[in-house]
Amino acid sequence: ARWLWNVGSREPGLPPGPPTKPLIGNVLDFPTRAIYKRFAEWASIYGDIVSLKIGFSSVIIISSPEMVRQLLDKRSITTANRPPLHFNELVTDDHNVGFAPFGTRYKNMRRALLTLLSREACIEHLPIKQAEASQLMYDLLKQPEAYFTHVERFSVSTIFSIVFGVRCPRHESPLVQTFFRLEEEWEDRIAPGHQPPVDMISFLRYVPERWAPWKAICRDLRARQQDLWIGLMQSCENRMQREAHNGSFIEHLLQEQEKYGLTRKEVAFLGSGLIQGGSITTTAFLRTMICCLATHTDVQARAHDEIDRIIGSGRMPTIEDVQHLPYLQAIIKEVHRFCPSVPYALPHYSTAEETIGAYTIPKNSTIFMNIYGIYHDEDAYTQPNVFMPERFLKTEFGTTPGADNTSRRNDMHFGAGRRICPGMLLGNNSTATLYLIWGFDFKVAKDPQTGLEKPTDPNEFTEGFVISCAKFPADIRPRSEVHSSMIRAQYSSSRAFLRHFEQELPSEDQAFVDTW
Ligand code: HEM
Repeated sequence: ARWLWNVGSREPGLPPGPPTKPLIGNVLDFPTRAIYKRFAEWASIYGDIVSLKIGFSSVIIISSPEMVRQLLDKRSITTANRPPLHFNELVTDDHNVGFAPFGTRYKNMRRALLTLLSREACIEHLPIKQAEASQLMYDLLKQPEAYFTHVERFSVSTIFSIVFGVRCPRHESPLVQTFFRLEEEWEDRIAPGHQPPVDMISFLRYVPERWAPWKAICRDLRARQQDLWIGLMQSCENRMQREAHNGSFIEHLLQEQEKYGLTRKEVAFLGSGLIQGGSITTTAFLRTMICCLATHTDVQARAHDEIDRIIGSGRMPTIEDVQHLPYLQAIIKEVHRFCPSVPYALPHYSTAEETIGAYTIPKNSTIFMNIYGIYHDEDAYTQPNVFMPERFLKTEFGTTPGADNTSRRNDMHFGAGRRICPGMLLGNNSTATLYLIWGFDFKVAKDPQTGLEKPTDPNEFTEGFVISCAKFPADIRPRSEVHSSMIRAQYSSSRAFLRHFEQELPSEDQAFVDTW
């Protein structure tokens, strides 16, 4: 009875945290919505390292750059694992790189990723980003009210072109729709609180299928995921056979498969990991940026001023312009700080006991990096809930003068340690940001009855692993007739390049590009 009573309570040496209950520990405290906000609240009460007990296991939440350095960077070998995720095993045979255990398969996949996402490789893919951003501008010109889906199409199409060499010219493209359907079902399996807690109550994995409906759901999802990713890989193989390469990651991987020690299935699923990692995050960034610009017209006016001085309206911007636009760079940093797209990263998992100051972090602890909390710490940032790019012009990290910046980085939104986002360079959104601000005025739409802007709060964020500012009624217009005609001309001149990625386009998408 005494042993049972102690299950769920905090062992000596664990960092502080909310009071526990016998047996269940902090299970009931763990939020299922706006998790990052609760993490930030706990950090303000208990400090920059907090622990929770979930039954037998410990969860550690770290909320300062120094803790991130200590636990995820300096001890990166023992904190590079991911928590056990039975559904990753059931659906992908642990082939999803973002959730894969830190073993040989993962290490081979990661090695391939780092080569494919190197600085040089990312420069090679700039023309795809530019051409897709040209369509994004053109889409916004033609159908500004659908901005929310246009940015999503842009992000998905860019990454599909880079990874599998196939593009998606419209949001209704069968590929976009299939991908999002599968993503939704996958998130339903893995989001906290959505699935039966198989990883906490391990005997559940042995329950026969007739009493475990999730097993049939996972089997079906697994078959459809394989169809999609292996089918896309086969398109690359067919292209290679026809000698019609278009430079995609997967073509490269298939050629170098042996060097990386990857099976065909691993190659296909590596592609899926890149699409998942690279599409939703970019969409979230752009949606947040548009909302912040529309609700902060002073920021937008200053950005337009800078762009007009350096670029003007006589030519299209180029990526080389970015280095001469410090305010634009500050906007990009502030968007990441204001609403980090992956607010608590992906959980890490410790494979050995570690000591941090007076605290002991047990082996097999789940570790969350509280990115949102770090970026919204009132001791470091003046008015952290206000969108204020100027802060990055005043100090390197945008922090209040005198704040402790010893271990701070401007790229904490990409995570830390050995699992840090491998797409950091590719996920640099300066091309699309520059094009959009150069070409458009973003405003909140007015209510035709009252003539006043419809209520929009940039601090209202969407829910999920990946977050952004919520959808708002936008009024998006080209900045002038000159800008409009340049956008049209730019889209029409990028069509020849985009065709390289339209070799397998279904007929309905082909009809769209012919008439759009
Ligand atoms: C705004 C852009 C992006 C943000 C904010 C972002 C953020 C993150 C974060 C926070 C993680 C978890 C890191 C950790 O566990 O410590 C992550 C992982 C990952 N990201 Fe990104 N990401 C972005 C773009 C991309 C792009 C463009 C790609 C692919 C081309 C990508 C691929 C991945 C992959 C594969 C992982 C899993 C890494 C692993 O477990 O080893 N991400 N990302």
